[in-house]
Amino acid sequence: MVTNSLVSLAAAVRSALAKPQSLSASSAEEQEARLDLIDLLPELNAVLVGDIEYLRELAWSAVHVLPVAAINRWGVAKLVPVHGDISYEELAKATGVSESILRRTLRHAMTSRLFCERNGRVAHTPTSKLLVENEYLAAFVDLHTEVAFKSLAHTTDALQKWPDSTSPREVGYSIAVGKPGEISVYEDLAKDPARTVNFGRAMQFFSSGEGYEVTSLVEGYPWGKLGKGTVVDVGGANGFASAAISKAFPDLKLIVQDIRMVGEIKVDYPGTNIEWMQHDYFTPQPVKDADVYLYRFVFHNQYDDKATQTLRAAIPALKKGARILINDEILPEPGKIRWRNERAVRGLDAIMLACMSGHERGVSEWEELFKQADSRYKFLGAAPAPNSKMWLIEAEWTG
Ligand SMILES: C[S@@+](CC[C@H](N)C(=O)[O-])C[C@H]1O[C@@H](n2cnc3c(N)ncnc32)[C@H](O)[C@@H]1O
Repeated sequence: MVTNSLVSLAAAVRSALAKPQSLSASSAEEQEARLDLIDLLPELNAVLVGDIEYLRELAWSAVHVLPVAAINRWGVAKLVPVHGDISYEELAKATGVSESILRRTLRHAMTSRLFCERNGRVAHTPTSKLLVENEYLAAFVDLHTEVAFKSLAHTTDALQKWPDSTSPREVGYSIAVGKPGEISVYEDLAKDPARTVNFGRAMQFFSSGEGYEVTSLVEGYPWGKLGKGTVVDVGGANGFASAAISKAFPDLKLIVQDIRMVGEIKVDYPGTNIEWMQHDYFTPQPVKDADVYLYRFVFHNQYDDKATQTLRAAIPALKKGARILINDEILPEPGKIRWRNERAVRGLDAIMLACMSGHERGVSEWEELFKQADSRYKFLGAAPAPNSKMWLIEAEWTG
């Protein structure tokens, strides 16, 4: 009986995959089924391989990031013709990597749908081609392999060396780059304008992912009520969130602030009303009397001592009734949301720990943060943005 169900299950999956377009969801019911399947398949895999094999695979799963990191570091994607192929020998010459290492690395990558071999030559797959066609995705891969992957590998060492540290320098990243305790990720990235630009693009890419779209921020907050008001986008990177708000609400004035406001990070968004300003959010906020101070994906970079410092630095600028609006994720209670979503937010929480001593927060922790910062902040609440994994967390300055 079990054998029969396995045989028919395998046949059903094979036949569905033979027509991949039939797997895209069109109705709400299909979308639910799609999300159910995304959660069920890893569970099914675990059951099929058994507990021992499951744990073995889990323990060594990071090994499959290595070829991705190498491809990124060696710039392989752009060297492989988009419509054609290239020999290992030519690719080795172009990258400066030995042919044998290159072949081993790429054949490993091929098991993850990156590149394929045609008559012994290397060609793109639809997945690897994305690294050439989408510079925002390429920037995301660069950030995650050159910053997060390295930091994660050194995090248990960092936690042993600096238990309970809240410093963004005392993390896996500083050990990974050979400057233990001496440099934070942002300090390191700021040294190189190209990495600064890349970081902005990586953030923009992250916010194009399912459930992270900036449209939920645009549609989920009553921006229209602010009329010709002013919104300060603190830690706004390359301003993509402000650009989306400004396009939808052209009467608003948006001011994008970031510590790394080197020339290159500024992007020209035609038809928007955006000003740019270099500002360190730990120092007093220079833009006084704005209506909303927006912090998107900023506070999860910080431990609570730094987060309260940031909230206090805003105070000199706040008029009575001004709002602090946070657009971030919320850490759920275990098992209360879809497995894939919980895994994503807990993964992000781990990246914050590894790279910056930051963390994701639950609703009560957000409320507590405002309380700790200043009793004149009135916590207005936290609510999920529409059709999103992101939340809107708001407080009012009561003066
Ligand atoms: C995780 S990114 C979020 C970017 C953007 N708000 C988004 O939604 O993707 C955090 C941003 O804070 C900026 N940042 C870091 N330290 C800062 C500081 N001390 N003052 C101002 N901005 C800072 C970084 O440069 C980065 O652009």
